[in-house]
Amino acid sequence: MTEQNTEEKILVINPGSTSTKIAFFIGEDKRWIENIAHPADELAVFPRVVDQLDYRLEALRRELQKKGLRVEELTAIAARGGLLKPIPGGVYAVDRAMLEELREERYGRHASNLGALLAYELGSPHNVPSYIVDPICVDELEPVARISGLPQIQRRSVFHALNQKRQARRAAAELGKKYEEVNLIVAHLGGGITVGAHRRGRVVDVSNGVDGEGPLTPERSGSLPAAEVVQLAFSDRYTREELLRLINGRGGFVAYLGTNNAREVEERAAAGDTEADLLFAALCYQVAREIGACAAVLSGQVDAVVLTGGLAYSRRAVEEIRKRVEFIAPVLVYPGEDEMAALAEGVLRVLRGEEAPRSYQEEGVGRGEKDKSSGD
Ligand SMILES: Nc1ncnc2c1ncn2[C@@H]1O[C@H](COP(=O)(O)OP(=O)(O)O)[C@@H](O)[C@H]1O
Ligand SMILES: CCCC(=O)OP(=O)(O)O
Repeated sequence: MTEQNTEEKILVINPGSTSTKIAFFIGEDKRWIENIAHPADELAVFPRVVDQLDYRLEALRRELQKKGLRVEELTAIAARGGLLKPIPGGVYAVDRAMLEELREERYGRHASNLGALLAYELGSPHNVPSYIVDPICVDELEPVARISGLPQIQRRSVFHALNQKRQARRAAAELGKKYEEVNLIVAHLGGGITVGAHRRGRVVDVSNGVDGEGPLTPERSGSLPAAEVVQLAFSDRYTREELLRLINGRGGFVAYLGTNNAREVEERAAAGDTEADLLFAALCYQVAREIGACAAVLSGQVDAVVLTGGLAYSRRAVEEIRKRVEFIAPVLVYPGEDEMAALAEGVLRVLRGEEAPRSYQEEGVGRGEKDKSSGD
């Protein structure tokens, strides 16, 4: 066993679409967490997500000053990683190639793209190293999973890698095994939903959470009949941006019911709203169907099905999914997510020599396509 240094001081930065969460850890101990809100009218002036960098940086610096935390005291900064070239899971040192690609939004637009940029701007003047951990572009797909059905379109892996891998490690530990020794199906059920087939530590297939795949979600359409989408695209009813926004941001519950709050939908259903009831049931049905698909990917050799994310707090959602999938494997429920702890833990593994940091620049040639347009 390596002797553990409990004095590592880690700042965690997790940018979301309307806020930037920051937390300070000493070792595994979370000393504080803050949610810096970014009101919609303040964000509205920035044409692209990356244009928010200086604005968010200033807000972050103000918060650190309030907390009396000086950057030069830090051992490292851990940031949520965004849309980059497809790379295996792990902890990546922030490097020049990564920063350049994020600045030009080369692989798409998502708030998490700001994580590495913010960390670098804060840390580099003080020689504090920055890392990203299991970014949303983690891609461990097998070749067969990349095929879409049209050579012009390649499937790519974009999912809640950070939370899925953390909860998968937790499930493996509960089963008395290592992550690399088990097969798991993990469903992250939040504002976005992704369902992944984890084969011995690698996510060999997953429903892409931003390009319109998988189940409908509180605010995303999930997969749609392609020919109907083409009809909509050429109907003159929507601009390109509006249509992309329908798929990612204004789809799912938002499109049918005008809210992305699943708790509210569940309450409306319980109060007799039949449309809310049908939509809630449809979300659970589609998640179960995706879990079934992952069971086939894993040839039925599944040690557990894991339900996580905000919707895993809902008893109705858990029971509706469970009744359809418990024939596959035991269902483990880990509601919510703790991305801040997952980020800190990843960087601690590297600082303690338990895991080697990966180099983004040296990671193989990107297999993804350029200029993927996602919502944010
Ligand atoms: N107890 C609950 N019952 C039903 N839905 C819930 C509950 N708690 C959170 N949710 C829903 O989970 C979704 C948010 O998921 P979460 O993983 O917290 O966020 P995000 O994906 O935005 O990071 C929201 O639709 C929210 O209403
Ligand atoms: C599926 C990729 C990551 C993502 O969409 O995260 P959020 O659901 O938190 O926006």
